[in-house]
Amino acid sequence: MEAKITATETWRRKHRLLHAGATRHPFIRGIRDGNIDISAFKTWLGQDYMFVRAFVPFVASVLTKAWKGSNDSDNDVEVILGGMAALNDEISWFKKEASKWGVQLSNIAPQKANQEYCRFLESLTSPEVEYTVAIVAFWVIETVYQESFAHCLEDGSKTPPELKETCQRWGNEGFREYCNSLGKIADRQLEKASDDVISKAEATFLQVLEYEVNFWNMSHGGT
Ligand SMILES: Cc1ncc(CN)c(N)n1
Repeated sequence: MEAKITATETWRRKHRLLHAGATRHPFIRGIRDGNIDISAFKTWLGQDYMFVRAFVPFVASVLTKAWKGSNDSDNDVEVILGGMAALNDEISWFKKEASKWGVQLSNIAPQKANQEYCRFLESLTSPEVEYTVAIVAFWVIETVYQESFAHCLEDGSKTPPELKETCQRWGNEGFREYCNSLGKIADRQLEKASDDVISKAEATFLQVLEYEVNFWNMSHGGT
């Protein structure tokens, strides 16, 4: 018997060009091909540190929604809490990495694409945003990074040794499994969601991909 295609997989296929735009961006290709401009990498590092700080309250809001609104809240809360713990490590890692590259985190102002993305995250923290919509956003945000950085570690990649640790941070197997757990929660929620919530979740999936493309563009010299 053929396995049923899940909602998240259907969207990935339906929107594959935009999905590839987010996970195979020139910034990522530059790392993978070994010709990344290090100043673009440093821009990304500083801007992503600011993004991650704004991401924490968003994840906290998803955790609250899971606790209040899920039939399997014990499992969901544990998965999301694992994500929060990883973010705690991520913040320490950004500080260490910034000092290694001579990036002054205290002097950085968020660029336009980053501000817009953070505003979008903040809008998703509203109690009016359904848990299903929020968990879809969370899943796709994490998965874009997982797939992007895993691409830089595949056979045949020429990722510079000094960037391998960065790629490992999101491209490792444990992070992939965590993203899969988020995807399973998203699909379980979508299976029982109304058409209206499914449409909102699909629109959110697309918005996140667009914000991710803009984020990479910014690091690559965009605004
Ligand atoms: C922009 C962006 N998107 C996703 C991630 C993965 N937490 C991140 N650090 N930054």
